[in-house]
Amino acid sequence: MANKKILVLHTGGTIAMHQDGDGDVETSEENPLIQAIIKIPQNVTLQVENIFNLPSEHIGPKHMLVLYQRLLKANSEGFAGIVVTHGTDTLEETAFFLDSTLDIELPIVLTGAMRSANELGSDGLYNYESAIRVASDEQSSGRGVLVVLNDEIHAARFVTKTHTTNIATFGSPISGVMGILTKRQIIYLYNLPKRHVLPIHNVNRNIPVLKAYAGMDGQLLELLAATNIDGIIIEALGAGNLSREAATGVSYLLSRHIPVVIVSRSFNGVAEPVYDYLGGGVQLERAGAIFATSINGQKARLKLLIGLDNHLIDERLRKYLQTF
Ligand SMILES: NC(=O)C[C@H](N)C(=O)O
Repeated sequence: MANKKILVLHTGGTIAMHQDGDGDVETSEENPLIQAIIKIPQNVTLQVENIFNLPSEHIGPKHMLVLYQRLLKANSEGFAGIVVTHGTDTLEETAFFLDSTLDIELPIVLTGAMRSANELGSDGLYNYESAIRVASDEQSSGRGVLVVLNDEIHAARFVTKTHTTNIATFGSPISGVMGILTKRQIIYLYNLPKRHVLPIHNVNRNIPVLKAYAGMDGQLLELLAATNIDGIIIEALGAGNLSREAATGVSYLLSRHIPVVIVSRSFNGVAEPVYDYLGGGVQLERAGAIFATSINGQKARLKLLIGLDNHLIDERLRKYLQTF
């Protein structure tokens, strides 16, 4: 059996933490995964790098860019797969960023934990082992970035954190789970359509995400237009609708050539123009807002960042954001 080398990049998160005597969870100086005894497939060896040791709330696009650059390099270093350990709070964003920018066939697997190393029922080591299994399995190649926790494999494109504390927190509401791990097998349930990948060089853009609500007025949108924003994501109502006042605010932003991207604040489903009245999706789109069809607000923000860094504007930007 040929030897398979897996690159492991630790970035921090609960998987690298422990609880103190009061039960408060804190960062460990030494990542508990480093000394842990784990069962890895027979022909697999690990090359481990501690790239960061951060809670994932401290991770932003600048850190994602560092990971992106390391993974681009790793692609020509003879690895059979890559595992990234990460805090779960922003794990879906790092996974989506890498999935949208890396044109790499190698399996890239992100994992994390909901319970730290010394908590009862800690899930870190188990998820770490599972991620190594998935990353060293040939079936995992060419599937884009994968997220593995709790015996499930999710596609970065659709996965989201659904629960504050439950270990079964990751779900893919639109597509469903992409694969499962059993004691002896890794079973993929479907293939996704090909991803649209663009490179990234610069992440210094200011793109806030705003959530719509009943009675939203346009004031905040107009105030934002006076700041240095490069675009805005609005988590709109239902299939992508807003109050009349918010719709007027959107027109104001668009008149100042600020891209406005609409997603839904609903947890599941696809945002698309349906209603033709003031604030309805049809009129928002007619005014120039862009519907980012199948992704949530935090992912749309990264996608707009990547699109703008690739100098996409107008129709090309719209097409890119609408690509499934
Ligand atoms: N479960 C976790 O990893 C949550 C933690 N706050 C983090 O994202 O770093």
